[in-house]
Amino acid sequence: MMLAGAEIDKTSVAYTSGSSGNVEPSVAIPAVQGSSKEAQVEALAQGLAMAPKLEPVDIQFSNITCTVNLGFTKGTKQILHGVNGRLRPRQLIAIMGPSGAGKSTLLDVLSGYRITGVGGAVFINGRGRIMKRFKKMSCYIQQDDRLQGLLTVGENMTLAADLKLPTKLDKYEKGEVIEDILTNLGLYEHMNTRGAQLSGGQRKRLSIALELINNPLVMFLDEPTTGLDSSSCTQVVQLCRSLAHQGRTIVCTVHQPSASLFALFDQVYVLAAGQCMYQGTTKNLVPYLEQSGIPCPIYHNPADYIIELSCGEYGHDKIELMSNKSENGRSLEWFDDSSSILSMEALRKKYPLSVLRETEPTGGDEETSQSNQRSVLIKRGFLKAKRDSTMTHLRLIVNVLVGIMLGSLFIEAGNEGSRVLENYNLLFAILMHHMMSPMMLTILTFPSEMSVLSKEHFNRWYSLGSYYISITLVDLPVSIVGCAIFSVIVYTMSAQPLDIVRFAMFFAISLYTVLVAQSLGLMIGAVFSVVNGTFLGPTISVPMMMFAGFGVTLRDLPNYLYWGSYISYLRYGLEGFIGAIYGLGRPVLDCNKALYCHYKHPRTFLNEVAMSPDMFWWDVLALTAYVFVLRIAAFILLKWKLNAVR
Ligand SMILES: Nc1ncnc2c1ncn2[C@@H]1O[C@H](COP(=O)(O)OP(=O)(O)OP(=O)(O)O)[C@@H](O)[C@H]1O
Repeated sequence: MMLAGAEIDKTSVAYTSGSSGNVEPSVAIPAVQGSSKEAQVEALAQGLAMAPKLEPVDIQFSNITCTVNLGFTKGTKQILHGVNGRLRPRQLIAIMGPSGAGKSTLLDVLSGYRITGVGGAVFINGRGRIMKRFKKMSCYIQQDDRLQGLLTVGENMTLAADLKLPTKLDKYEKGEVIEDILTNLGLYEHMNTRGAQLSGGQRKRLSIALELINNPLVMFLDEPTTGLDSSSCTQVVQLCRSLAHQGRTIVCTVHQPSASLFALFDQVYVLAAGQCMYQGTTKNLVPYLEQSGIPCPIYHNPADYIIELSCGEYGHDKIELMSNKSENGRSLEWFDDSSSILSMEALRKKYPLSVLRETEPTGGDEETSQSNQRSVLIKRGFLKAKRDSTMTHLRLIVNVLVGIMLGSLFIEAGNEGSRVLENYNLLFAILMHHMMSPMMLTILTFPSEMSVLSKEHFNRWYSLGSYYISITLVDLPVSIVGCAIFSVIVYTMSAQPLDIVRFAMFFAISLYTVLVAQSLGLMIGAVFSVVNGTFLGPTISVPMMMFAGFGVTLRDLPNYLYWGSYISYLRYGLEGFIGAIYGLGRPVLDCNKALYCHYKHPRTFLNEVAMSPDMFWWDVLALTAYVFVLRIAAFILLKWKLNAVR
């Protein structure tokens, strides 16, 4: 398939992973000549080479209700009031209605995204919907384009193909699928453009392209035209129309389409205040209004008129009237061939159970194995880290600068008997650094990942477990390198004992503290927004510091607060540091800078701060347990959060 009016030299495009981990086309992307918008729209109408192979899907929904909880004392609110409807195959269907009518909610329910507070039934080809099977044949593209902005169009597509197409396909076969989709969606010439640099219309088309990779039979799109100019709107709707006519059922919510855009839809479903106003073909809307006694004024866009009616601009009795006339979506009268629309029984006969065998979900929820998901996600993670070089460099630079700063402030404090308390302060300051930077970084960055995760996970790109393992592994090298650089700088500048075992102990405690802080950040970031997390993170850190045994020693902690020292991971960190620096039978310290050194004998100091140097392995054990417990807790919270938003 070639873009109309465009000349593309289609030397075979194969997608390879470069040695740097970049996912790049193995041939240069040729320039497109004469690619006008009209030509692209025309091209979009021609359809993909990859038409669905399975039987089209006829969806019926009956008595759908949706109730949300407004909070403790505010009770509940019903958004959808027992609506019914029929979404016919090979049709582009618009769900229309005024703002707040419940369009997105209905789409959420029909796609299976919303599960809480939902009543009623959805039937697929005459049989009750089995969610696992339905998710395999459908996709949901939400209003905000949840794309990987750091990756190019080609990379986004290649990674999606690696996650969604069978692993037995080689890169050339996957490349063919990608090429077909991108060419048809007018994105071929933007192959090397990063997601963040695409225009609104292109972003929307890329969102559709990504979901088209595994060729779904049913597509739900929430407001695909919002924020686009009229030409881009037409492109997107024209594209949906051609995809629908290839054998897919495509349902979009739209706000207030222009007359020409409205005419591109085959079927319309109008909602007002959670009730159905009209269901039928686009061209039957005008006769429907006429027969209802509320004819559309001449030269008035019928789409605008029915929205005005649904808003109650012509009286609330009209809403009642239309809801009754459409039987809240039960009436099929306004479909073109209403008499030939198959009943549920007829549909079951047409699609006998044996046909369903082909769509029988096997194995896990996702298309590829867990190990493939992990390796693709790890590749994507490293690619993103490389692209987001500012963040990666910033993390390393911060470690270098803070290391130099602390090293200069406490220069050569480590081997001097008169500066033991200073050195103690340094060890605590190091813990603060290892606690705050990774925790705050995770709290600030993770919530922005959530929307992409939610979309990709819902559309079965990968399991949450694979995602979680991949983000843990991808972050580890930068954390280790940053922590190692910091440790070397601060350890040598502050003249701690030059002993490889002590340094290894010091580094191990530092890294563990970083990992615990990161896990805590992940727990907070998974559940709370950036604003709430930014408040909560430092607030939780205060008791951690209070009970670390610094300032108020563990000996002086009141009995009724002693439990706090067991839950403060900084206590284990500080005790571990003390063990590394002053344990292992450290000999008497130099006393060159003062006449009297009170802490010349490390034992005196250890006694005074009430810390035992022999606890090092217990401290390591406690920090290991902390990392595991917090990581598992963060995973459970993440899973809960993904379901709670539904
Ligand atoms: N989780 C929720 N809690 C409380 N109210 C909700 C919730 N979700 C939706 N609503 C309310 O339900 C109504 C319908 O919302 P919905 O987003 O489905 O409307 P819409 O027709 O898609 O509107 P728009 O076109 O403006 O996006 C709105 O009044 C909205 O405030």
